[in-house]
Amino acid sequence: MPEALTLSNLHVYHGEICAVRGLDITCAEGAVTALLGRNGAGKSTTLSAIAGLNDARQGRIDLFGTALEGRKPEAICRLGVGLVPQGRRIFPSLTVQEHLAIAYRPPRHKAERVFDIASVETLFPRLKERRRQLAGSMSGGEQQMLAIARALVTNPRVLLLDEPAEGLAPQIVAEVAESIAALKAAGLSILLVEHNLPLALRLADTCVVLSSGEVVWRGPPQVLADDPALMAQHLGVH
Ligand SMILES: Nc1ncnc2c1ncn2[C@@H]1O[C@H](COP(=O)(O)OP(=O)(O)OP(=O)(O)O)[C@@H](O)[C@H]1O
Repeated sequence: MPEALTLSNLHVYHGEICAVRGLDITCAEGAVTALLGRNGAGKSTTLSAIAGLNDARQGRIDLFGTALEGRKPEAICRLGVGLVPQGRRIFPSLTVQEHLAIAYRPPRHKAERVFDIASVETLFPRLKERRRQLAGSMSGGEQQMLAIARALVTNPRVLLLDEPAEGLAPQIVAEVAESIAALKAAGLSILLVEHNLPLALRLADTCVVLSSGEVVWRGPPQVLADDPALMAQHLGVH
């Protein structure tokens, strides 16, 4: 499979703190790559750097061969990176429809699939029912669906998902997981950060485990799931 996203020797700092040190990660086109690790391992910092919200101090970020590092977040979004941030970051006083209309961008690349308001409403029927509802009055699960839909209507070539299951009831986690599986089946390239390991292992084609800003393991989800010592050491699972 061709490479959708490549991080090469990526270093990212918060002030003087080096949060990501020398990452080399490749995300294959059409695959789900799960970025795993304990709290503070550097997962969100990595996604923020790809989206241009944190500057890469050193290294390269390539989207289908186009260098992203040093570009502004809007430019990175236009080039085809969609971020679903941790905590959703929806606007409470805007309706569902307003979120989607503001975010919508037709694809600028030759797209196999086009996400518009109608297609994300098909993916998330609850959003269709709540078109005119203020986002602040929706449940956490509905807000998460909106955050994913908002990123999708920018027609990304790579979708970055930062803890999409965080704080959601099991039934809603199952619905969100189904939607992510549908996006994967549609061929979207996804980089997924998720603490819910059963979910991440089920969706992922490949896993990358971070510790203190460095890659400590990479490989297929089944190999990780079958290695309790590895899970305990780097993911705190016993
Ligand atoms: N805005 C910030 N200012 C200073 N340090 C930060 C900031 N954001 C993150 N850090 C530090 O950078 C390191 C990596 O944090 P990051 O949020 O990327 O980890 P994470 O793996 O996403 O953790 P979590 O699973 O808890 O979300 C941590 O040591 C964290 O304290």
